Order: sequence, then structure tokens, then C-alpha cells
Amino acid sequence: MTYAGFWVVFEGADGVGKTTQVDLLAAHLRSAAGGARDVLTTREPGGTPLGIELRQAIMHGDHVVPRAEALLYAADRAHHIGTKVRPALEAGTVVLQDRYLDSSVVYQGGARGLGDEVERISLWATEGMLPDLTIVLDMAPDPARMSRDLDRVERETIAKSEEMRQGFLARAALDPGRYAVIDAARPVESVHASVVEAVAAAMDRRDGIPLEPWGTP
Ligand SMILES: Nc1ncnc2c1ncn2[C@@H]1O[C@H](COP(=O)(O)OP(=O)(O)OP(=O)(O)O)[C@@H](O)[C@H]1O
Ligand SMILES: Cc1cn([C@H]2C[C@H](O)[C@@H](COP(=O)(O)O)O2)c(=O)[nH]c1=O
Repeated sequence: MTYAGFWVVFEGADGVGKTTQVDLLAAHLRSAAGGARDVLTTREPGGTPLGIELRQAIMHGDHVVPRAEALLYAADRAHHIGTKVRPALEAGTVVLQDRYLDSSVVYQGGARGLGDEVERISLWATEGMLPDLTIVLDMAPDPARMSRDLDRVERETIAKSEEMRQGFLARAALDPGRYAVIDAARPVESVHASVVEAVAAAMDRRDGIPLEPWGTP
């Protein structure tokens, strides 16, 4: 599918700084563009009203069997992409998204042991929509960066943090043109500078995206 917007997804294990970097990049793009281009920040799960309910059920409810968990994330994703992300991209918006299908591949496919079908379910749910750029924020698991109030999924997968880190790196290695791996163990502003550089390069690679006046930080 072609669209006038630009779609950046942030991936990585819990606490690597995805939300922090989404917010910084949004502020940077909004100010650099002088409001000339709409910028939408969103996340999975929970980017829509239905998604907020699904997020609550998945992450804060009682035990959910892994296959149901995978389908709930996929349902959130289908609705999120169909009602919010795809229309925004078609309208020319820059979409900055916290987590997407790599999280399902790594958490449900890897940590929960559900395997390759998880990716196929997500691709079916989204009619094959893939971001222009996925930024994997990479660092060794650091308990100091993780919330003290772990959600159900975090509690049940935290022992596999290093394995999941390797899972995200393996995803990035499969398609280097579509991924950027950024060292997230540095100060916030250094990580942000690398993020801006990666986004500018990806925009440059894609025809029709005016780089100016996005600039560097
Ligand atoms: N580069 C950094 N250096 C030090 N602390 C950071 C850095 N980036 C983020 N933090 C802090 O680490 C914590 C986790 O950051 P953030 O919520 O952005 O991560 P996240 O990847 O979105 O986490 P989650 O996956 O749990 O939602 C926050 O307290 C944040 O202020
Ligand atoms: C999209 C997605 C997420 N998860 C997990 C990863 C985290 O433990 C939570 C999301 O919490 P965050 O504070 O918004 O990062 O859900 C998952 O297991 N599978 C997925 O597809």
C-alpha cells in the first residue's frame, strides 16, 4: 500500500526508552516542521478506545492463555491500524508508534513459545502493513529502567529479558533496510540524536518525503 505519510515504529524490551523517544521525536518534528506536517503518536496495545479495553484485559486482568493473549494483541492491532494508523498515513501524517508486530513475534512467538504463526496472524490482521522504519532501542536489561509496578505480561516474561533483546536484534538483522538498531544505554539526548538521524535517513530513502525543514537536533 502506498500513502503520503511516514510511519516509524519503536521496538525493544521493557524500559529501554521507547515512550521517551517517541515523545522527544514528536516534539522535534513538530517544532522543526513549524506545524507544516501532522504528527501522530500512538501505541500498541491501547491506541484506540477498544484498544484501551483490550490493554486492560491483557495486561491487568486475570491469567490469559498464550494463544488468547496473541489473538488479543492481534485484535488490538487490526483495529488500531484499520481505524487510526492507516487513515492517518493516507492523510499524509507522520505516525510515531510505540510497539508493533515485532513485539508479538518476540513476546508471544518467542517468550511464550508460540512460534512463527504469530507473525502471520499479525500480518493477516493488518493486511500486511509494515512501517517505513522500525527503530529497535537496544540495551542490556536494566531493572532500574523498568517500572516498579510490572504488568502481568512483564511479570511473566521478565526472566527472558535477554532472550527477548536478542529476538529484537534478530528481527532487525533480517531486514536492515527497514530497521535501525540504536544503542539505548546512553543519555536520553544522545539516543534522541541517533533517532533523528535514522529517521532523516529513512525519509531520504523514500521518494516524495520532503526532508526540509525537519533538520537535526
Ligand atoms: N536514555 C535514558 N537514560 C536513562 N533513563 C532513561 C533513558 N530513557 C528513558 N529513561 C527512563 O527509563 C524509564 C523507562 O523509560 P520509557 O518508559 O520511555 O521506556 P519504555 O521502553 O517505553 O518502557 P515500557 O516498555 O515499559 O513501556 C523511565 O523512567 C525513563 O525516564
Ligand atoms: C504490542 C505488544 C506488547 N506486548 C507486551 C510488552 C509489554 O509487556 C506490554 C506493553 O506495555 P508497554 O508499557 O506499552 O510497553 O505488552 C506483547 O507481549 N505483545 C505485543 O504484541
